[in-house]
Amino acid sequence: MKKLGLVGWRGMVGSVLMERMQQENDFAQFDVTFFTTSQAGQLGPDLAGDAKPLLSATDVASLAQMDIIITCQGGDYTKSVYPDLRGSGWNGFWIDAASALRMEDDSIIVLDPVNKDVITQGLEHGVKTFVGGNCTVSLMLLALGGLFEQDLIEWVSPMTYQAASGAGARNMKELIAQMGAIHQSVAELVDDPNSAILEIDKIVSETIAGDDLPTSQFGAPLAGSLIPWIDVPMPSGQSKEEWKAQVEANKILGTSKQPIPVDGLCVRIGAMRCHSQAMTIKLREDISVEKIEQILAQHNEWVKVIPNDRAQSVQDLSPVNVTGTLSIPVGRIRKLAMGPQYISAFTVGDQLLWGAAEPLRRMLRIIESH
Ligand SMILES: NC(=O)C1=CN([C@@H]2O[C@H](COP(=O)(O)OP(=O)(O)OC[C@H]3O[C@@H](n4cnc5c(N)ncnc54)[C@H](OP(=O)(O)O)[C@@H]3O)[C@@H](O)[C@H]2O)C=CC1
Ligand SMILES: N[C@@H](CC(=O)OP(=O)(O)O)C(=O)O
Repeated sequence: MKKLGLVGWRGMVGSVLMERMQQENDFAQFDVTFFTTSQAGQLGPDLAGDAKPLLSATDVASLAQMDIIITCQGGDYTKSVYPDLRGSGWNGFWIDAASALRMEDDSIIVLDPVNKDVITQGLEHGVKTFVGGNCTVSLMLLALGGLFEQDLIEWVSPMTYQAASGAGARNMKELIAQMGAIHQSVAELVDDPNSAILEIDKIVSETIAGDDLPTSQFGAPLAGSLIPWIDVPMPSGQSKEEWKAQVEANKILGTSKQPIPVDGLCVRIGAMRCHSQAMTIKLREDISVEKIEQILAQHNEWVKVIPNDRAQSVQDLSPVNVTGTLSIPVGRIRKLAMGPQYISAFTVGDQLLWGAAEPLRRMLRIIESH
């Protein structure tokens, strides 16, 4: 049985990973040790009546005992520990949720329904570092996997609607607090059937713009509003989140030498944990919508093509119905006025499941069975 070390297991991404590993009985396949950056010596999770003390996640000697380490602790942790661990001669498998090592030459970005061949070749060539992709990138590739696989996409412009969870647990709480503050400011007027909507709107606008609205995490109001910038600026004028789309998608697809352009704007909205994306796609040839839907539906078992119908779109392409599931609905597929090779598509995905934890969990199983 391989020795597996888990770091970052009690954070938001880590907790979703733990939940999925329990559902899929993954823990039974490994000899598991839990690490922590802040609670060394305290008892770890009790998986089967065998809770053991947590080891320090910064102790390279303890980490080096593991065959596989999976971390959801974040990029700063990776940057502080990984070089020393590899420097010590450790040649185990490192599986990481953070972006720090994604674009390194000796790492592979994992999304096995899309790049199982790249992963398998990597394992055969001795690659030992596997990193989960950016959430929007992974969710887009699962939705459009069929078209990418058949090299039918000339370029794609994803315009995103990203949930609060992508910014972290504290941000999710801040969004809820903002919603609460807004409601509180007009609760009585909302309940009064005779109240004037413009009066309500005025108070709500003042509350959203006011100094008392909690904004310490996002730095701006999100409830009743949106934030058209995610992550730091890049010299290209893109935000870093936007920059990741093309470089990561092409690395996953193995097309970095002749990259497919993937570029659009990333926007934070007041959803909880599902990212949505509206995509404009230029196809390499004129293909019927029916054929496109067929190609998409056949690619993987999680993608679900939703007909371009009002009621079904409202029902199935909604974060409300996707949250907490591995389903990747894609719909609103139609030809655009720009010409027969231009189509639209809209997709939704849980950014903590397929967007973060699930590719890592599956990578663990691939290593175990290799
Ligand atoms: N959020 C996201 O959508 C995505 C995040 N990622 C990556 O994963 C990393 C971790 O993200 P995320 O899970 O959101 O981070 P969290 O802030 O939820 O957790 C990170 C760590 O904080 C420590 N911690 C301190 N106090 C608490 C507490 N009260 N409850 C739980 N944990 C606590 C834990 O470490 P310890 O036990 O050692 O104290 C935990 O592992 C990110 O930095 C990013 O690199 C990747 C894809 C998506
Ligand atoms: N940046 C993403 C979440 C995330 O953690 O992305 P990455 O894994 O690329 O750092 C968001 O805000 O929605």
